[in-house]
Amino acid sequence: MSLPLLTSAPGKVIIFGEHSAVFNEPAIAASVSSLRTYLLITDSSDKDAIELDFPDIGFDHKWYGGELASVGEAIISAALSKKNELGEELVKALEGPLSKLKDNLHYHAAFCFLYMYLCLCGTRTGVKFTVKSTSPIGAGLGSSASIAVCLALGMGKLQGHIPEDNKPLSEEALEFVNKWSFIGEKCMHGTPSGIDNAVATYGSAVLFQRSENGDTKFERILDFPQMPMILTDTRIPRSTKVLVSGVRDFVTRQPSVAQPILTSMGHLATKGAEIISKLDDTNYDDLLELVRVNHGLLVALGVSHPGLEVIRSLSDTMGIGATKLTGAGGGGCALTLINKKTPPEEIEKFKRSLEENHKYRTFVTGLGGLGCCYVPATNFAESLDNVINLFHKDSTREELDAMLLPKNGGLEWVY
Ligand SMILES: Nc1ncnc2c1ncn2[C@@H]1O[C@H](COP(=O)(O)OP(=O)(O)OP(=O)(O)O)[C@@H](O)[C@H]1O
Ligand SMILES: C[C@@](O)(CCO)CC(=O)[O-]
Ligand SMILES: [Mg+2]
Repeated sequence: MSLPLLTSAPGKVIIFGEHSAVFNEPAIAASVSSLRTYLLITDSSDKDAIELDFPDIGFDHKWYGGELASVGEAIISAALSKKNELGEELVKALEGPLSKLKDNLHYHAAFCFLYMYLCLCGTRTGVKFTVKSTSPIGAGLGSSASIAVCLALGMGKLQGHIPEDNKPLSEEALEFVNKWSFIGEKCMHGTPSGIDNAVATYGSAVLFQRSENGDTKFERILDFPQMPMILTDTRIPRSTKVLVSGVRDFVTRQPSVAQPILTSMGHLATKGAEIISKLDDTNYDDLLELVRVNHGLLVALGVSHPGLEVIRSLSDTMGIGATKLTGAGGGGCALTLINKKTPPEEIEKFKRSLEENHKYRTFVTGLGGLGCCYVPATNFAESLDNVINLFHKDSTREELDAMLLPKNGGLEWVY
């Protein structure tokens, strides 16, 4: 594929079933198409280097062929032969090239990148990968899955695993992206269910379930109903990997207590899918009730946070709707489903209180919409300098949206 190449993937909210999804219970996630991650692949000025530039997390790094020489063909083909887990030899071989990275964000982003790159592009050098997100990072809106999807699509196109044409993405191409972004998620947080990368790949919404053997299946919900919802980012940092591992530890220590909670979450997600499939004024309050119950079960699993309870308590006190954490919890984001007939001024008062008294950030956004997509070199050759500049300065979300947001910005995205 000729360079430069742009790829993008949306963030997501989990409506019902986070954490229980890891234990093979059904879950529902919807893409947030206006909060996205963007990847720009260009030729590197250093032809012997594989270059990363992740300005959102203050990380840029170069690896040279020599540093990766220990990763031989046999190690890569062993990794490629794995179905649902990482190749142990490749994981071990990457310890050296990653050993200098002490920052957790940097380490996990680089591990995900290098693992996928070596499997999909070998030790090809002279390329540079730059990533920018308008989605908050590490906040429960699927930023790790979004970057993994951007990388899977970009590397797939770069190396010809996905046809190097300018055509819409085939089902095979989407399956490739979903599979390899799932591998990327495993690098970033150990034991993902696969729901985040599925919804970032396909967009719209998914009713998802993982099987005992690690396979995943999902039904796409194409006409996901728009619901009056506020997303609130507590800006409290947390790590999905740590939270998911904490729940696994609880389930291992207290199976008779934890398993009924997970099972109830699964029933709740199934019930929620039924309601969403025929959502109207007669069953909307049933959905609010499921949001309230799901949050209570997540509190029981130990993945809420006092900062999230501030949002839940305020929405309860003001009686404007039901709040649940979304994503792995422990901080990050919550969603508040608004009661019908809530006066707009009450919604503004709710948002203002969170922003002014707690310095939270609120988003009012539609759900569903475009999944992963790309812009081939021919579609942005004349605006390349502007795009490169956008990726290399402290661009605001508005500046990125103005030029890059699919169906809104100035570029012709293929999907
Ligand atoms: N724009 C970005 N630039 C570089 N790294 C990123 C970017 N976005 C996400 N990441 C990587 O993803 C990691 C965050 O993943 P994590 O799973 O903890 O949070 P999340 O995906 O936002 O939340 P959740 O998994 O609950 O939806 C970061 O540590 C970083 O390694
Ligand atoms: C917490 C979790 O259920 C969702 C994170 O967005 C983890 C996963 O399913 O991979
Ligand atoms: Mg994640």
